[in-house]
Amino acid sequence: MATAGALRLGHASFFLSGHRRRSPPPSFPTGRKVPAPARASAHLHDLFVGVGVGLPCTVMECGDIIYRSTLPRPTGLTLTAPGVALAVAAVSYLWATPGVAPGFFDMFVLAFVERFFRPAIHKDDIVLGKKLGEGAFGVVYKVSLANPKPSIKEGDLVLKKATEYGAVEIWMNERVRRACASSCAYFLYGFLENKSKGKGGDEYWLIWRFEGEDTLADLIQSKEFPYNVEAKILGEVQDLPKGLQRENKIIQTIMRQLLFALDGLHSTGIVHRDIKPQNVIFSEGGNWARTFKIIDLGAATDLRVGINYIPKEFLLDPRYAAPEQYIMSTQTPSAPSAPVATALSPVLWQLNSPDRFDIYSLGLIFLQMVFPSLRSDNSLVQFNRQLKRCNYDLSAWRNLVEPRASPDLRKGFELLDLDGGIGWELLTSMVRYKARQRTSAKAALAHPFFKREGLLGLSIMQNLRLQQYRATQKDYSEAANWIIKFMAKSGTASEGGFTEAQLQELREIKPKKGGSQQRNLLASILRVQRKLIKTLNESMDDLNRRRKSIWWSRWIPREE
Ligand SMILES: Nc1ncnc2c1ncn2[C@@H]1O[C@H](COP(=O)(O)OP(=O)(O)OP(=O)(O)O)[C@@H](O)[C@H]1O
Repeated sequence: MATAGALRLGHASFFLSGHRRRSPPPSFPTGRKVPAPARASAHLHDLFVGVGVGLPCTVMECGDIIYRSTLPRPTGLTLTAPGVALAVAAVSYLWATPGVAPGFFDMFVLAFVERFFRPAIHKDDIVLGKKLGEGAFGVVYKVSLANPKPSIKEGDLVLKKATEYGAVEIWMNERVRRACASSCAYFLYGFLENKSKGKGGDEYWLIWRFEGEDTLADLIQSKEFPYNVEAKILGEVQDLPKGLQRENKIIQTIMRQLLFALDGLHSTGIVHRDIKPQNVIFSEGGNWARTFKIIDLGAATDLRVGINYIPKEFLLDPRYAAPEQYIMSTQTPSAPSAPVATALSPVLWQLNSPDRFDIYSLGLIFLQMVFPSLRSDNSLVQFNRQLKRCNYDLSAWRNLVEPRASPDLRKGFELLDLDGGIGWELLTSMVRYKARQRTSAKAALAHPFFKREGLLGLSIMQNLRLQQYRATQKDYSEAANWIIKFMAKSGTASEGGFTEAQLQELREIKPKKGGSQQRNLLASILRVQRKLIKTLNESMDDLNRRRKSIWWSRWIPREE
């Protein structure tokens, strides 16, 4: 007992020692000299209290504890306005897309736990069926399990034997399954099959649930499109005569499903980079899951940790690729190491808007759904050339082709012009030259194109939402450029401001003594901005110089 008590006292003394000088024993008030006999008795007292610990109280400073009731009460956590602001800013940063905090949780908790519980599939479990496709980097088969496993829902499966990028694809699929399973085909398992020497390199085996027979590419090539999709996605054939309204509703539903799937991927920091009708599959699975899903994550990049940042750029499908080709600025050419990429990911995401690459591709799919004459490869390639000549301005393209449009093309424009042209507005906000000016998947989902109630045009609320949408879609970097240009243009002796040459000088030099306040302020801002970008780029380059291993592929199970 004595020991426990003394230990407790000892522990408390550690915390309270900060108050020692301010709070002497009450019998010896502050300022008064303590007489020698009293000091001796105090020592004796300390020694008595210290019994059981082995050290006298002169060492333990037990006096503090004994008289702790006289100390000011600890106030605990004190809330201050700057403290709260800092905490809010930190939390917002950690949760901003692509999500540093959820990323840590996913990687160190969810992924870890999942590894123990996911049902393993072995090579011998698989019975090969018909070949579904063969790309440059793998072969895809419909397969089944030799012995059904209770943990795996019955039904056909899909197996991809991937030679290259298989590891990346396993990583992406596992991330997607944990973060937004409904966006993509359901991934079951992936492993590395170590082939014996002489039989070629390693092969990654990836297994998904078989979602269905039809890709969007198959469906839009049919003359019946979009009616061939109607019953699949709406559950029944609409009670409407064939025509624009009915087609519009079907296309709206497909677009909503695809935007929803993309929003899921983007919210977790994954950019697909190969969105095209061939990589969209209609999932027949169950009544609740009859929806379009995304497949083929081999070219995807995980910007939370910087995986697959550049490798497949050269493989992007030119028919659907956005004009920027690179999803990240070429000033940040390759991904930093995982911890740095994770820490910087919200900044890089905001600076580069990498998700808008997929939005452009989806915009082209939207175009193909609306204009039957753009559904063939050749016509799409030709459209891309025309659009490039129009500086990627869809309105300019429309002005170019509309006067001599075929009935097919005219019908497409009519469909987009329904309800005050909200379809056209959504399309033009997706297909734009500058990534930053394109809408995000989330913003597009809130577009009134998807919220029509009946066919009587927009309600007041929908109109308000449209105004709000337009306001949020403005590219405010343009405003900043405008101010700088304005300052440059107004730089005459009579009007003040800066000339272009002066601005250039400000970008390069430091604020100087005797310079005008306006000049020095701007020079400082530009300097901070320069420093920030330089530090960011340098830290990345520095980390990249060290050879990066594909650390994350270590967790992929091996089948010898
Ligand atoms: N989960 C799935 N359910 C049903 N079919 C699928 C599934 N995954 C893939 N497929 C079919 O397999 C085909 C090839 O798949 P995928 O695009 O992933 O392979 P790939 O080797 O990357 O092909 P490519 O290089 O041509 O893009 C798809 O077009 C689709 O028909």
